[in-house]
Amino acid sequence: MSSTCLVVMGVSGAGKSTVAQLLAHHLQWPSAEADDFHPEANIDRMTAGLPLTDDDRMPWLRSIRDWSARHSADGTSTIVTCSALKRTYRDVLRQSRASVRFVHLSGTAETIGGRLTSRSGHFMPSSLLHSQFDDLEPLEPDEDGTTVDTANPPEDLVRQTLAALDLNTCPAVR
Ligand SMILES: Nc1ncnc2c1ncn2[C@@H]1O[C@H](COP(=O)(O)OP(=O)(O)OP(=O)(O)O)[C@@H](O)[C@H]1O
Ligand SMILES: O=C(O)[C@H](O)[C@@H](O)[C@H](O)[C@H](O)CO
Repeated sequence: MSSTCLVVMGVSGAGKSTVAQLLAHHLQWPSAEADDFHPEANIDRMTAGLPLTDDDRMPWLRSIRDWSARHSADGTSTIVTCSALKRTYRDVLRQSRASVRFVHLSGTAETIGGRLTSRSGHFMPSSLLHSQFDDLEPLEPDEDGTTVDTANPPEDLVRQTLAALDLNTCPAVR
């Protein structure tokens, strides 16, 4: 049975959790937050204002990949938020047995920075946003996915994503 893993990607504060929650509701697919897969050391590092390195991120990406692969084993499609900033990171996620597709929530540092500054109760400091943009490698034409402008309201982003990825016809969509 074929299954999909839809990865909602983008820099910190791009709106991944907000949009993924709505997508999961529409598609009725199990969802996960990439932040829940970070080892404590990664959270401590970011809380201290230090960007993660490739070495910090690789085991984390593999555990997200394994989560989607486990669901895929019985044909269950999934949604996961994950910054997935670099193509090599997306390559790790694509090693899942699911068909891995991406929606990139793209936006300017001004828009996203403003949201981070007014967000409270989250470990990620807004001072790390510039390092997230430094690492960001947008989806390339040969990667399965779509890019939407996060300046739009979340419900519009969901509609655009479902249409662009042809998921409106998915039997689970209500
Ligand atoms: N499309 C949107 N329009 C306006 N505000 C938004 C939109 N999407 C998210 N927000 C707000 O921006 C803030 C960041 O959103 P959210 O936590 O979903 O981002 P995130 O990408 O999951 O962040 P992180 O990677 O740091 O966990 C929240 O306060 C959220 O309410
Ligand atoms: O790749 C990364 O640097 C991390 O995934 C970060 O993006 C954070 O985990 C997240 O954005 C904080 O909420």
